[in-house]
Amino acid sequence: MKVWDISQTLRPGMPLWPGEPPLAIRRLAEIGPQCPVNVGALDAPLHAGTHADAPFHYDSGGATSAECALHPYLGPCLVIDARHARGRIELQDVEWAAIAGVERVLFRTYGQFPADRWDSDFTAIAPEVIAGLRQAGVRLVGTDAPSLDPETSQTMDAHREILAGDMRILEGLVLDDVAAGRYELIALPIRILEADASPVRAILRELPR
Ligand SMILES: Nc1ccccc1C(=O)C[C@H](N)C(=O)O
Ligand SMILES: [Zn+2]
Ligand SMILES: [Zn+2]
Repeated sequence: MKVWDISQTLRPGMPLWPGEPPLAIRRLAEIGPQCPVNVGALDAPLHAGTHADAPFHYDSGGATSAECALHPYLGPCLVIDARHARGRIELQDVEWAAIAGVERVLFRTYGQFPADRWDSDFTAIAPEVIAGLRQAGVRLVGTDAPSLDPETSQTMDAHREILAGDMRILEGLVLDDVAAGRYELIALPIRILEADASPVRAILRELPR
């Protein structure tokens, strides 16, 4: 069965949201005459790389990563090619007929994902699109951009629509090698106490035919 890894590699020096402290991997023990193992520690912002926002990120009373139910992150999904969208994915950028019966939608906005630089000019998603997806029965929205809302947003309109519909979010996906269409998504958040987001290992699998 074919599997697509749609995750970024967490690594020191990787592009992060402006102002976030750098990711570090510390070596706590190293194989040598006195030590049989290598052991490391990870220090990373919770929104580094490919991650799932928890509702607590945009709602102080919302569920944390440890509390989130997993079914939104697991099951059939539709990858939508939105490379033509400019600035924001708007209602007319989406082929709504294709969404019917789909619970998970992943948007591809990049021709080539900017793995080695931070892109402040990423393509956001209009709140009207999130509302339309919710009405169509979608439970999870994913994107290859680092956020649903523009980098400078203070109102977080798309996130607010997600909250209104109790939907879930994946950000920072890498969809370079993925054709538009239907797949099985597996992208489970880690159970982290009090976390507003969690890294995920996001993969797509061929749907059984
Ligand atoms: N680290 C931040 C600091 C300040 C404001 C936003 C962020 C984010 O990470 C945004 C994010 N990835 C999001 O969930 O939309
Ligand atoms: Zn995030
Ligand atoms: Zn977000």
